[in-house]
Amino acid sequence: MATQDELKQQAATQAAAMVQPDTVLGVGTGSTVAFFIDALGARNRQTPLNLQAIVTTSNRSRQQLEANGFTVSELAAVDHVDLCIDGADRVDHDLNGIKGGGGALTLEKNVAINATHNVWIVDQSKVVDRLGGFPLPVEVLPVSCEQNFRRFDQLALQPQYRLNEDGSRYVTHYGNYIIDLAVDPLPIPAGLAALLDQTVGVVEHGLFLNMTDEVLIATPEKIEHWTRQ
Ligand SMILES: O=C(CO)[C@H](O)[C@H](O)COP(=O)(O)O
Repeated sequence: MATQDELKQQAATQAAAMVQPDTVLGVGTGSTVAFFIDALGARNRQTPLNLQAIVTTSNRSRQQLEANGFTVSELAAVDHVDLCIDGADRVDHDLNGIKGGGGALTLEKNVAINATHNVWIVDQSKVVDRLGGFPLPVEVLPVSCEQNFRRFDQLALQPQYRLNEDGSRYVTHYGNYIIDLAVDPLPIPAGLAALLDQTVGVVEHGLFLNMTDEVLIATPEKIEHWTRQ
């Protein structure tokens, strides 16, 4: 029986084969994406892909891409992204997901929304009938974080500040905090997404609805390939 890491690697390797030469590539964050970056690096060393540009969503992925010989650009420096490959924390059968377990949700959503084609790579443990079972990250501005924390509490969303191992508050790439919400399961994802979108002081949230075009799901038997209808 394949381990979870072997399943992640299988999905990642298949995604690396989807990258077309001479294109602009977006690369996400996480352990599954880490397998993707290594697979892409190996492919590129064998036959150079001559990518126009690569943008990524975290310093971690940037360092790994650079270690694999790629030059990484800022999102603002490219005029389009052809394909974005990213992981996900949960995905439902409508190809909606929760992302941001690694705290990179704001840049992940910005790259995804600007990509012509989005592909998520996951192992079967990420698939759910209804979104939930994973803390929903909400990136908030420090200036109004306490007010928003109380608002989420009043809405019974069980807010928790994300913390570092030493107990200090986790600070995002953009100097903000993350409040994780307990949604298990989430009855109306679009309703909560709309509420968060309209909340002043919320920078971004981890509900990625109608955003991905394809999901590669590694199971012990095969890699399932879901596409948006
Ligand atoms: O959204 C993300 C990071 O913010 C990741 O894509 C998500 O957490 C999946 O990670 P992994 O592949 O390690 O399970």
